[in-house]
Amino acid sequence: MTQIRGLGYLRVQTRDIDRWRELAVDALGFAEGTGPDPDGLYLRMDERRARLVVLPGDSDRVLSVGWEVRDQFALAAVGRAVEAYGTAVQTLSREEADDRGVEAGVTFEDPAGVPVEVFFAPVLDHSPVLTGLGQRFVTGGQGMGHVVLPTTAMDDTVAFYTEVLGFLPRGAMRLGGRSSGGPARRLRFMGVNERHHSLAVAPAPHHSDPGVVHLMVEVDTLDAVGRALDNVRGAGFSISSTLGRHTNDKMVSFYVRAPGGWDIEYGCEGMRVDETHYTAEEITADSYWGHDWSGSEPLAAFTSPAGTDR
Ligand SMILES: Cc1ccc(O)c(O)c1CC[C@@H]1C(=O)CC[C@]2(C)C(=O)CC[C@@H]12
Ligand SMILES: [Fe+2]
Repeated sequence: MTQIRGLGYLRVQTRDIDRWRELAVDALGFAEGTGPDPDGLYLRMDERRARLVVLPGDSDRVLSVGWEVRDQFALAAVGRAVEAYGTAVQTLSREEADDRGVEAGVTFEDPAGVPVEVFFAPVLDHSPVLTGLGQRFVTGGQGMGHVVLPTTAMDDTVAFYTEVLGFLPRGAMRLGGRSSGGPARRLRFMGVNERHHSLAVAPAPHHSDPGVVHLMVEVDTLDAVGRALDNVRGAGFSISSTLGRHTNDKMVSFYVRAPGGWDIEYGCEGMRVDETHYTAEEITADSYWGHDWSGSEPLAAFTSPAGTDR
């Protein structure tokens, strides 16, 4: 049984914090909070102090993916499981925990080299969450949303999240058709709560920044998704995928390219999984309609450094 309750937070660094603010606050309607770094962007979605933290840096990359557990006992159990697997686990220092607004946490690398943090007891900010589109973000028991991570070690990464951290398989999608030869490559979805997937992992030919494919956040109305889409287009952001409805989590979403070469997926109407009846399925199309990726700027992890891939 998994100890992980949901995606808690995502911390990234960027060379262009001003453009990030234009995207997240002005266009997507995240509420801006404050945090320890006066130059950082602390984005609120709910009563948490911050869910998405964007810090100034000299490159664009993921700093940590934060997974939430119930309490100190669950945190200790996760730490033991990861160490038993042979992965070094470090406890967040007092200062690091304060920085993240959590009581305590641990950190380790997943097999793809992504910095993972597991924490409990986030610090709340009880002031009203003044979102820019009047929307509510769907969080609570479903966590912050989902992340898709690229990995050059697909089997190890899936084994780590499922067998060590206890994520539940929530289906897959074959990539590249049958022509590629060798074993089928699949995008694999995993969940820890009613949200269909809190994590997906995608096979990538090589390791590179930013180390994340996309972050999905869910809002409560289609109108908010539509307004966000108008806003990002008006502000000159690149639309990686048009609006569409996914076949697995039933979400209606679009994808916008964030500074740093990864996407924010912004959607609504995601389904809720009832584990009493759920079985993992393989989808054969990413969407019922829409989700035209043809205008997408390439992601570094899926193109060779020489630009010779596909
Ligand atoms: C297939 C799917 C279902 C639900 C999701 O939330 C979701 O993000 C996806 C995958 C979207 C996926 C992607 O993010 C990177 C580029 C991908 C692999 C494609 O080329 C098609 C599907 C795309
Ligand atoms: Fe997604």
